[in-house]
Amino acid sequence: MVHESHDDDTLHRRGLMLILSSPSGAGKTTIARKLLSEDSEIAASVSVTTRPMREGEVEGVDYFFVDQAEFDRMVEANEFYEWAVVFGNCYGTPKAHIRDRLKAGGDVLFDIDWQGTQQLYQKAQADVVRVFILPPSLEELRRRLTGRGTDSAEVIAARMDRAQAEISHWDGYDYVVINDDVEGCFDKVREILAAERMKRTRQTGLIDFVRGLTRG
Ligand SMILES: Nc1ncnc2c1ncn2[C@@H]1O[C@H](COP(=O)(O)OP(=O)(O)OP(=O)(O)O)[C@@H](O)[C@H]1O
Ligand SMILES: Nc1nc2c(ncn2[C@@H]2O[C@H](COP(=O)(O)O)[C@@H](O)[C@H]2O)c(=O)[nH]1
Repeated sequence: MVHESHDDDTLHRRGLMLILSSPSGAGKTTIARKLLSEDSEIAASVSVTTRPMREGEVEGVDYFFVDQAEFDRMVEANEFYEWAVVFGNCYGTPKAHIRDRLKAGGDVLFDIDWQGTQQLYQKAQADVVRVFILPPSLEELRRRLTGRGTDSAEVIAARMDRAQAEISHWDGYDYVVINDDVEGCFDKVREILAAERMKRTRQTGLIDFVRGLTRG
């Protein structure tokens, strides 16, 4: 539940920004969807992209799909927290809704690459939790990209070519989880989220609560 007010409960906390990144095909979208369906306290940041829509994707759920002119307009109008070019397409995190949700104590989940992670971290360090998902091997990564059946052989080759460069950014993350099996990986991400939610610095009303306990 997202808390709308701080009047009725001393132990509310600020929302956090959970970033999931990985080389393409390692499984972050799979983990993200599972988390969103099982945890009502976290909502997705829906990115804007110039990439063509894949079969099965839904406008406003997976992405907001726009043309290059509209993306450029949004950049000019400062409507993104961060944006980057990934695999030749533009992707950006729109500001709309995110700030309000965090203020109300709701968490936000970001499926973005390492460039976006660095930009968000520079803007909101204390609120950001960075998780990097690795495939168990490069062979398995190729199998997943092929098995997904959404990309041409050319696109898959480009994603495989870029995988090692992306993996080289692993040390820019707070946590690294190997996605060997979906359930095991999901459990680890959920445990990270549970612990991060309990951090002393996120519990905005804790200082008053402790004062109450120690008074007199
Ligand atoms: N642990 C796993 N074992 C086997 N297959 C998996 C596992 N995790 C995900 N997959 C499958 O691998 C494929 C790629 O997963 P997914 O689309 O979640 O990757 P992604 O990291 O979000 O990729 P992209 O960055 O391109 O969006 C999907 O078909 C998914 O079902
Ligand atoms: N910096 C950003 N990266 C983003 C954003 N939205 C998605 N992404 C990353 O792009 C690649 C490719 O995604 P795909 O859906 O086309 O396969 C992947 O690494 C995403 O994490 C964003 O807003 N900013």
